[in-house]
Amino acid sequence: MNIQISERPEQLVAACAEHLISVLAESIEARGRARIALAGGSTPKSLYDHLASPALANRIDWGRVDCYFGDERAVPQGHPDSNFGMAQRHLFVPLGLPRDNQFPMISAPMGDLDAEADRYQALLAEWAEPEGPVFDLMLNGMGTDGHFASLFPGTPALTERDRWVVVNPVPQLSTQRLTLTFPVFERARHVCFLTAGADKRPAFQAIRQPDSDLPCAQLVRRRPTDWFVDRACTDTSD
Ligand SMILES: O=C1O[C@H](COP(=O)(O)O)[C@@H](O)[C@H](O)[C@H]1O
Repeated sequence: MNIQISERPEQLVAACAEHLISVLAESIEARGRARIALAGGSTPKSLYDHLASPALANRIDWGRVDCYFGDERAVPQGHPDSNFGMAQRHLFVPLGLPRDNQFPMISAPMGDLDAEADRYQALLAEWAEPEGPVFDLMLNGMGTDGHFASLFPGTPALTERDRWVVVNPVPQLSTQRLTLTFPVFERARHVCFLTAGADKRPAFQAIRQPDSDLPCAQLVRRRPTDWFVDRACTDTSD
């Protein structure tokens, strides 16, 4: 677990953006294209705004970046809660990212959730290795309950080993979500987390305990992860 602590929100976003640009540039250099799985929620908005700003937008050839999603809410693309909708407003439209480079989990119009999961699984299978898809970078947030993507504590998707995309019932939110599964996060070339705020501090402490079974803790024990966190999220011993 590689942790980079920033004192101020702008520094946090800048540090994560530099990491993302460097990983994507390296992937384009090595393989001609890069594949990223984006996160939703509130935290990445300012990261997306920063990446699309005139100062950074031309640092990489976004025409060679394919943007997928790590999870999605069970809402149409135009809904305010849609992870795709947020990325579209804050990253894709400002960058002028070609539609062919955008891979939303929910189609327009929205289909049945199981069918959407099957469609996304098939989309990944178009370029996956036999053992599964290998993303160059998977960007995540961490919820106050230690979830990432839509892998929430105690939910069935946590133990999924066969499928790469599932519909995950989330009883604590009285909803269902689409999410990529652990095998995909385990195989990615790079996995990073952008986490900010004092409300995330208890979870950030908890996931570093050796006996924690929170979803983020499970991933951290299985593979290297890069964490971009602010001072408010860390404790004084960090
Ligand atoms: O529900 C979600 O939450 C996580 C964490 O979001 P944050 O705004 O608290 O950082 C996010 O990564 C995920 O994509 C989203 O659907």
